[in-house]
Amino acid sequence: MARAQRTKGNAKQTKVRKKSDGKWRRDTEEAEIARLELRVRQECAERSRSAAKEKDGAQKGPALTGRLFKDLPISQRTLQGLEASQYVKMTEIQSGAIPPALFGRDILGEARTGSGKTLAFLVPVVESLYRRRWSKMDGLGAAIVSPTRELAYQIFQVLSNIGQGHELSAGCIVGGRSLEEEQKAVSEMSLLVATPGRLLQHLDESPGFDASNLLALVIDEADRIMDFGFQETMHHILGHLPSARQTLLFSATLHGSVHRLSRAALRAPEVISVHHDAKSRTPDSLKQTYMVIPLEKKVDTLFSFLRSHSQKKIIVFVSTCKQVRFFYESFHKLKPGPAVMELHGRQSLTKRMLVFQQFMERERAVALFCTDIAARGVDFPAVDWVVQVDCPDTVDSYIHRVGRTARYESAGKSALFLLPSEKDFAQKLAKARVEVRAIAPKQSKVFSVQPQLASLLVGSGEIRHLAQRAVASYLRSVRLMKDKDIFDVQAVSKEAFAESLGLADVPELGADWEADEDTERNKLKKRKNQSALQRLKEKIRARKQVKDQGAVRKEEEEEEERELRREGKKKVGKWERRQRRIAAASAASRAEAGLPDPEVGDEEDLLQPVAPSAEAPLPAPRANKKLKLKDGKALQAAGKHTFFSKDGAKQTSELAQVAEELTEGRDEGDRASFLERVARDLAERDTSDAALSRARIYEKHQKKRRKERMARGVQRDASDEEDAKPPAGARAYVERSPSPSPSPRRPEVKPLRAKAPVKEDKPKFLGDDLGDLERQALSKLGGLFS
Ligand SMILES: Nc1ncnc2c1ncn2[C@@H]1O[C@H](COP(=O)(O)OP(=O)(O)OP(=O)(O)O)[C@@H](O)[C@H]1O
Repeated sequence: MARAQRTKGNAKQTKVRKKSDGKWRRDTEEAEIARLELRVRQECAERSRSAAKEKDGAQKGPALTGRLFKDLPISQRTLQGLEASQYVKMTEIQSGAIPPALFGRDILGEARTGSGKTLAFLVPVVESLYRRRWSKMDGLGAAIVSPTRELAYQIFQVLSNIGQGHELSAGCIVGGRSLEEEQKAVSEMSLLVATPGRLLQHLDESPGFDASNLLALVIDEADRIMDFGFQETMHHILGHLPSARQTLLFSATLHGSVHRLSRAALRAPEVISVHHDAKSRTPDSLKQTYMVIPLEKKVDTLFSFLRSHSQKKIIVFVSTCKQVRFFYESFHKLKPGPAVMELHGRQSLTKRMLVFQQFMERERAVALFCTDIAARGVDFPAVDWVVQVDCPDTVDSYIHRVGRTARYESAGKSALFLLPSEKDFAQKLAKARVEVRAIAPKQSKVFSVQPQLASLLVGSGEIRHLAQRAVASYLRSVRLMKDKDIFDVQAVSKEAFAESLGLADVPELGADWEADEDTERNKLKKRKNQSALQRLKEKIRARKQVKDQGAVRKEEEEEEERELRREGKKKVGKWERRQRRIAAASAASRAEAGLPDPEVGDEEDLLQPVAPSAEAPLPAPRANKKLKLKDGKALQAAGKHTFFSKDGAKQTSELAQVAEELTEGRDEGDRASFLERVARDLAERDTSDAALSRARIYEKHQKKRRKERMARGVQRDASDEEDAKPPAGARAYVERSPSPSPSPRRPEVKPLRAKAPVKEDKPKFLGDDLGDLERQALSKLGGLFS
């Protein structure tokens, strides 16, 4: 009994202590926030600080300044996270961008690869949420958009490190996982790192996901986002977000389309351009070289290079994923020296993450064959060499590829293989302030791997097939390059190239290839006789054509069909072709989607220079329209109403697909009655379900919050008023005085933690009988008819 009383007494004491600890912590936090607010106003208000140019002489790192993170008006929690990750001094972009970003200004940041842009946006974003005492009840507070899954994952890792002391719920959402699983979790997140397609998918489809209070949006690698064809997606995302937000846009290169995005997304931004007046656009510690090598000698040169650098950590870029597959499989067998790995967009998300992690962890003696999927933002440690076996499509792509080495304080080297017809690319680099030195391989050291390849191909039908596809896909990639001053498919000797890969003959390229080649030849002849003005006009016309993508799309479809025929597969159906066309419309969506169905999409197309025309204005933000039916016909069902499937790939309206599937081999009467039924039901329930549900959940959160506060006897203060109103912008927030009122109790929060990638579901196909078909169609339409 006495013991029981003592226990009871202890429990009471613990409770009191916990309560007083909590109060003490809250008071300390309140006081810290008040101090930080004051300091931010005093120290960060000054405009146009621009990036700190002063370098710390003691540091060998080119990008470090003498400014310390601990001198910034940032919280102890963030400081501890930074220190734990060994971040003490700021780089130039950090010292330039963090203070105005802390103040709440929009930022347009440009700095070289590997210069520390990630922290330049993570620190202010985390601080902004902390100073606002953001909780999961407030909805989404900040979103960081990144072009690729790998980069999103990497940003999330840095966030987890520097944010370890904060009680913030944060998540990383990328395509290729089950949407349903994510839906519940995202509605409780305060901070999300996401790829654009996936973020839009949640904004469109997740009822509890509330971004109407968003404080800050970060667009990282903005140029890549635009190059991937995400501009429309970005514009729709912007349409979902409150305009009174802070936006931070970062890129290693700022070109035309990024400026268009920045005009749409930023308000009076602070432009922090660290290296734009530097002698070189690439890091000083990067030694860059190029070699002019005939196509048929590339494989030998690469093999010899790997043999002579067998202990190095190397990234090898090629144009297409079929080339990656070929190089990986053949070099895996021929063993040039370093271990070989492959990374490309046709791998599943799980596989990609695994390779990504393994290559990160390897310190030396490894060569990663990859497409441009690994070209931007990815921070592999200690890469010694970047080898570009195929010429990149643009100077910007070149800069991003070589930026995978010589990161932060480390040195690195790069080698670019140019065909004799591509020699002018070196001049383009020079004009763009990229210093590349010409070198040549010592012929005596070049090992001819062709005989080994030939015998390998004789023994392995699979590798022979890969070699054939590699030849075809490379030639196709050269033909589709926009810069015709550099890329000339006519100058390529197909026979010699095929032979160099160990093939006896040039693989079948299709009947239309010859016809297209004739056209190409004529075009080239014409170009030679043209004036500069005429050439410019041609260029503009060509760009417009690329924008239409019609020709490219047709070619891709035909090539895909030819390939299927060669492989003895049946002719693809209309629905499937349509899916491919839609998937091809956004190379980026595919990169994000993980391509669970190997027949849908082709990663190499993702890497084609399909950047939209520089003149094209951004489309107007989309209103959240619902798909409607009239007289049994789906309005806007021709692919205009776009949303995303489970695997993240863009799809047309599912109703349109269902209707289309029904037209194939279905009785007219059945179809008409089915559509009528669908029309009737939709007409009955034609309300904005998602919006309503979102509003309901938002209201529920607000109610719960108010209740909590009432229960604690907290008076309705200014911040409660704000809750009821549309969200205040970050700028307004940092400029107002800190509230003297006691803060509300912090609700239960999740620690920063990444969600493990989940294997995507297999696509489901419609059943055979109409009942089955209807049931599935109805469930596809969001359970409206249950
Ligand atoms: N202040 C710092 N102190 C020490 N290391 C830093 C600092 N800032 C960044 N780094 C390190 O420098 C490397 C490059 O940083 P980060 O990935 O942010 O560069 P980036 O500018 O985003 O590059 P990219 O344009 O290629 O994406 C990372 O390994 C990071 O940990």
